[in-house]
Amino acid sequence: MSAAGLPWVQARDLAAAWPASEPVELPLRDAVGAVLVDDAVAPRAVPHYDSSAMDGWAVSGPPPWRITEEDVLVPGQAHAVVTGSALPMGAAAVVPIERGAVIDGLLDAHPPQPHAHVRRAGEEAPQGAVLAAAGTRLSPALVAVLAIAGLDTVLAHRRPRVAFVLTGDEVVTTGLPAAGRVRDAFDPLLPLAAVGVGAEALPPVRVGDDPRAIREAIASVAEADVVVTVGGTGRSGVDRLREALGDAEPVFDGVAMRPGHPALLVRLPDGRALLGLPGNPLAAVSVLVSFLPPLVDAATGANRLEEVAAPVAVELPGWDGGVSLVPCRWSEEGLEPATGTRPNMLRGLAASDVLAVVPQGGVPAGVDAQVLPLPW
Ligand SMILES: Nc1nc2c(c(=O)[nH]1)N[C@H]1C(S)=C(S)[C@@H](COP(=O)(O)OP(=O)(O)OC[C@H]3O[C@@H](n4cnc5c(N)ncnc54)[C@H](O)[C@@H]3O)O[C@H]1N2
Ligand code: MOO
Repeated sequence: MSAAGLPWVQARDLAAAWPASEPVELPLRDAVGAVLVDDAVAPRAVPHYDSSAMDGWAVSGPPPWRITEEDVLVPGQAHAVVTGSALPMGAAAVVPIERGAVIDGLLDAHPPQPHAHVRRAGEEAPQGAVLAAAGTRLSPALVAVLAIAGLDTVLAHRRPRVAFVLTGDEVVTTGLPAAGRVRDAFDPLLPLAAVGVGAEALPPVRVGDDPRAIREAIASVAEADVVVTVGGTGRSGVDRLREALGDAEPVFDGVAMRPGHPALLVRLPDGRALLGLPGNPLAAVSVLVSFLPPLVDAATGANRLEEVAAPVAVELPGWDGGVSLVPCRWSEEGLEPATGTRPNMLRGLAASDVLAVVPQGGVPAGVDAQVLPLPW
C-alpha cells in the first residue's frame, strides 16, 4: 500500500474551500439545513395578539363574574375562552375551567393574578427582532419559529444535493453472493450519512466497472451539487474511475490517511465537486466523513470546520504514512477503539460512535484526540 498522498488536513482544507452555491429564495418547507444569507426578522410581534393559555374564562375585575358573549368586558364579566382564543378587550386574566364553577350564569373562583394564563402579544419576540441571524443553518425548530412568525420564504444557500454512483461488476443487492461477489454495503448507509452531515441525498445509481457507463451515470445526476462515487479508485485493470473522469480537474488524488488513501476529489467540467470513495466499506465511510462535511459547509457558505476532541482510554498508535481514522466508542474512561476495523470490515464501525483522528505520532492514553462524529 502506498503511503503517499496529500496530508489529510490539507485535503480537508481544499474541500472546505469549495465555492458556495448561489443563494435562492426557498419556501420554508425546503429550508431545513439551508444557511441564511440575510437576518430573518419578525415582521410583527410574536405572538401577534393577546390570547388565552387555558380553556376557561377571560375575566375582568374581582369575582363573581356574570358570563357574557360580549367582545368587550367590563369589571364583573367573564367570557368563555379556549386555549389560543383572542382575549376580549378589557380581560385582565384567565380562570382555567377546572378552577371555577358557573351557577345560574355566574362564575365564581379565586381572584386570579393579573395576566394569569394570558399569553401577551410580543412576549416571544417583538416586531423587528432577529429570529435567526445571517449565516445560521436552519434547524427544523428554527424553521418552525420562522413559520410561526409568518414568513413564507428565506434567501439562503440550500443544502447541497448529493448523488451516489456505486460502481462494481461484483456487487449484488440481494441474497447470498457467490465467491468473488459481494453484497452492497452502501445503500442506505451512505445516503443517510450524507443527510446526517446536512446534505440532501438522491437515490443511488449503480453501474459496472465500465468507464463509459460511469461517465454516463455521473452525467445523469445533473441535479446533484456533489457527486460521490464508490469503488474503482485503485490502479488495477478493472478500476476505471480515473478513465471515466477524463479531463476533470484533480483537486486531490490520494490522501495520506488510513483507511482511505485512494480518496480523490475532482472538479467536474461543469464546476461540480466529485468525491471518489474507495470500495472497501470502512475506507469509504472514513473518506465520506472526512470530506463531505467540509464540502457541504462550503456549498452553504458556512465554512466551519468544527474540531471536537475527547480523551482516549488507551494509547492509539500512529502510522508513519499519515493520519489513521480509528472507529471508537464512548466509555467512561474515554474513547475505546473498536475491533473488526480492517478496511473491508464493518462490525467495528457498527459498534462505534466516532472516528478518532490519530496523527503519525499516535495519542497516549488520557490525551485528547480529534474526533469525527459518525453522522447517524
Ligand atoms: N496493489 C494495490 N492494491 C490495493 C491498494 C493499493 O494501494 N495497491 N489499496 C487497497 C485499498 S487501501 C483500497 S481502499 C482499495 C481501493 O479499491 P477501489 O476503490 O478500487 O474499489 P474496488 O476495487 O472497486 O473495491 C474494493 C473492495 O470494495 C468492495 N466493494 C465495492 N463496492 C462495494 C459495495 N457497494 N458494497 C460492499 N463492498 C463493495 C469490493 O468488492 C472490493 O472488495 O484497493 C486496495 N487494493
Ligand atoms: O486505504 Mo484502503 O482505503 O485501507 O481500504
